[in-house]
Amino acid sequence: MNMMNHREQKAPADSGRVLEVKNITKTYGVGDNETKALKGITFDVLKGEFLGIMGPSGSGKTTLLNTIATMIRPTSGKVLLERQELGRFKDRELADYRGKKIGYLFQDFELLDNMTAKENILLPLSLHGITGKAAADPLETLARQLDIEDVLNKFPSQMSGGQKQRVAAARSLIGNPSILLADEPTGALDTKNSRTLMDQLSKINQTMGITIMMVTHDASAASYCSRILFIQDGQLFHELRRNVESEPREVFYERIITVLTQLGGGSAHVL
Ligand SMILES: Nc1ncnc2c1ncn2[C@@H]1O[C@H](COP(=O)(O)OP(=O)(O)OP(=O)(O)O)[C@@H](O)[C@H]1O
Repeated sequence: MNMMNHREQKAPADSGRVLEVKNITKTYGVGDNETKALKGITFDVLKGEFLGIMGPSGSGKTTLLNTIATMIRPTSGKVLLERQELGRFKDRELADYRGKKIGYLFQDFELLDNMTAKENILLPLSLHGITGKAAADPLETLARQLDIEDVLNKFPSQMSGGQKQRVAAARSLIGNPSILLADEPTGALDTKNSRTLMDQLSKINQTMGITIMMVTHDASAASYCSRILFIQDGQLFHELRRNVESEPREVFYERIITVLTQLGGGSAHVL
């Protein structure tokens, strides 16, 4: 069963496409060990969208996200970020481009233990030689938006899981990336901290216009999105769209659960 309506994937001709994913495939291994993780996936992401990626375990979600993050090279197909084809960059150029254009938020925070929250957040800027007011201003804004002003001088071992993830979110956003990629950002958080993080990311998406693409198993986290792509067995299976201004999150959540039931994956966490 494939519920995907291919006409739904097309972006309006005049829209600002941040990301274009064109027929990407990814095969791991060879012979008996071969796994076709992605079997030809095509979609666009528009500026300011909050896109969710859902699907059963092993369906290819992380492979898709990491291909876009340029951590994995696709077997075939193209990824364009702001109309630049990522596959054309040489390794060093690619690392530089990725550092400037892509923010990445991991499930398990990935903070450096020997640095304070502030030092962790500022690291992507200091690597590009950005210091002084140009660093202090976005730090202050993000610390306020993510409610981490009180922990800026603490080390990761002195912070709660929720605080660590909000610090990691600030670090992923400090360089004002073209797109924020998030892989199960609420996966290690309890319900209350998940909701806090999602409320904050959603506000940052709406007020700062940051484009977000988030892989999640959690229907509650996904209900903050403006669009969700469902993947099954390495292919697009279905798409849901939400008008964030007119459709309450609770109603969208029920629609997500209906698709997940058909897909046979995901978890219905407390809304
Ligand atoms: N490095 C790798 N080498 C070989 N096979 C891999 C590798 N990474 C992933 N796979 C396989 O590719 C398929 C897709 O994996 P992927 O991690 O993208 O799925 P996923 O949807 O993110 O799963 P989950 O929800 O469990 O994290 C799986 O069958 C997996 O076993």
